[in-house]
Amino acid sequence: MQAGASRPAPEAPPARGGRIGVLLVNLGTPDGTGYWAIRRYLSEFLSDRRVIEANPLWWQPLLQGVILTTRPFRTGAAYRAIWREDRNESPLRHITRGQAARLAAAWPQEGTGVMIDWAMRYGKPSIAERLQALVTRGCDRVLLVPLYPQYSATTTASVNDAAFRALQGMRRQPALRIAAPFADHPAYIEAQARRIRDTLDGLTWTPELLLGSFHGLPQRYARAGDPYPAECARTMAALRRALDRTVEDMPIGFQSRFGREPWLQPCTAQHVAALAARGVRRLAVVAPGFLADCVETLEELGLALRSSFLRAGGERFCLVPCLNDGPEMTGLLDAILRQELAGWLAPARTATPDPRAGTARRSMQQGEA
Ligand SMILES: C=CC1=C(C)c2cc3[nH]c(cc4nc(cc5[nH]c(cc1n2)c(C)c5CCC(=O)O)C(CCC(=O)O)=C4C)c(C)c3C=C
Ligand SMILES: [Fe+2]
Ligand SMILES: [Fe+2]
Repeated sequence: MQAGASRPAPEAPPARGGRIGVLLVNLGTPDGTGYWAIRRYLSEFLSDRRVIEANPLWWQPLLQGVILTTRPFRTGAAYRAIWREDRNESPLRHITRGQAARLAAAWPQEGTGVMIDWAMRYGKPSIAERLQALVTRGCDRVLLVPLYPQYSATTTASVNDAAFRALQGMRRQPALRIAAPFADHPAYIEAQARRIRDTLDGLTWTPELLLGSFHGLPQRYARAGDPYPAECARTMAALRRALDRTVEDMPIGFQSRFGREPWLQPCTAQHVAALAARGVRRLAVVAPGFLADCVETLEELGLALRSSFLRAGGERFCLVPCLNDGPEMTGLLDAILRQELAGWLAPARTATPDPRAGTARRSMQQGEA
């Protein structure tokens, strides 16, 4: 080329599509109920330093030795008790997929290019895999929605860490937003309150008490600043207001102690034993911290707690189902999306919270390449 002749500009990189991705993330779950599937899942979960705040020099030998040799038998039995063989996957994964599908069907997407996807913090599908899939499909903006109403470093922060680790490997990263926790968000409280009312209205008996049970945490984490217990208390206070109940007829409990150190109190199982000893005969339990039924709700509350209450003299027991993939959950996710996507969507898209308004669909579900 002669001096002075103008060079053609280097070809501009192809446009990325400018789409918005939404990634719903829940905790994670094993691929099966056999020893090795459970062991792999527990190993990943309990190696997360957000979950187990201990020096790996002593924790890893203990975990890989005694704990992962014995715990998978107990955990596997719990998963087997709730596993639906016809689905060949855990309830948590099945329901999370359904939540994403319902949201994609309800979200008014014509022209917005919003793609809804889902992932698991531990196990499959991983956050890294689904984030990459959204980017590959043209998403240059992604909203991450940890499916935990109450913030905890053990859950919410762990999801966020995994998302940022996935971004570390990308040359061209999408912009990332993280949905705020929603412990007393009106849409969440209204959805839970409606679920509770509908369930209790369907009973032929009236519970004397409605216990709200949350997953527990070592007290040490709360002392170090994890706001989780305060977030659970805010949820309970808002639910009591919505249901016109008191601390006495709607107490709180924490389930699922792991290890020897003290966990949050009161412990759900001990509290229920004390209620039965006190003469309570008709009990309902709700688990507002879980947005999808899982081994914690179906087995620990629905099977184990139920039978210990009945053995201790209780006569009636009801577990309120989680929001799962019902219309209340779709409405809640819709409200979260409208709030968190503000500024990324045209204002009209974020104004009217009507989850059933959508017709045209431009969403991506897993498997749709
Ligand atoms: C130190 C251990 C654990 C902490 C801290 C912890 C916090 C925590 N977990 C959830 C939600 C879920 N946990 C689930 C299962 C589960 N949790 C632990 C341990 C800790 N959790 C274990 C070992 C297990 C596996 C089952 C068992 O062996 O007992 C689940 C269910 C997943 C499923 O597939 O069904 C959920 C959901 C929260 C919200 C939380 C802290 C706030
Ligand atoms: Fe847990
Ligand atoms: Fe548990």
